[in-house]
Amino acid sequence: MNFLSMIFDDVINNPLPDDLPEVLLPAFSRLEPFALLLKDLHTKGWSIQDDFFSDAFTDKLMEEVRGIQNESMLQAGVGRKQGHQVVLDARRDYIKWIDPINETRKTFLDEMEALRVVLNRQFFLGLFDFEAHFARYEKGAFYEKHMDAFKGQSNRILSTVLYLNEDWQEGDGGELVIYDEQDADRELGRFLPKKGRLAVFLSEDFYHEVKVAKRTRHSIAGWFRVNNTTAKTLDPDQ
Ligand SMILES: O=C(O)CCC(=O)C(=O)O
Ligand SMILES: [Fe+2]
Repeated sequence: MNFLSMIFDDVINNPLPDDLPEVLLPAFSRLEPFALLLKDLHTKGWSIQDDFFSDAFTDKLMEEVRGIQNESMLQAGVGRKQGHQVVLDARRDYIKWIDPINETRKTFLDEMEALRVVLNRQFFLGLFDFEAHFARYEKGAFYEKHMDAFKGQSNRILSTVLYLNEDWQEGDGGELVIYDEQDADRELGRFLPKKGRLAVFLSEDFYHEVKVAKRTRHSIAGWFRVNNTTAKTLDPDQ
């Protein structure tokens, strides 16, 4: 039983009205992946959807990340800003946080914002914001099995990964592996980082890993977060 299905058992018995997502998300070209995403999140806590964004838009995002040199990206470390350290045995990608500095990046953030609103309406998650970065895995790079958030220690609720790679083949490696929330040794599936594919999963529930990429692999990893700000501590971003 995942978090969503435990709390919102009744949603499953009330199928989505067909017109709801289109009304709320005019920019998402197709209804099907969107409706399936909501259904999967409710029943399983994770989902993989192809063609979530149009090819044309995904191409634009790819152009953005392609234009960024490794030198102006961060070599990703494990952990947040405090105690940030680069642990090369665990992770070897380059990242660049996404700000709305141009039309393409702004549109992406706006779309995910629209998704946040729908997720809150559908699941009452109280998601407060969305943060995301481009990621580049050069040939040989990987990210060992990990969890994006630990219960009660993070404000990351839902993880998202949008893949940008044209013509990614079986032999190119770089699969996302998702593990069973009950049995972290059991694989639920392996997914190639194909252009337009979106992976979404509950950040505190699913171990996952990125297998060694045999060619350069580009993606956008993002997190819907709750706001844990209290009177004593200001919630740090990123
Ligand atoms: O790129 C992927 O498939 C997953 C990346 C990931 O797990 C992360 O950035 O936390
Ligand atoms: Fe992750």
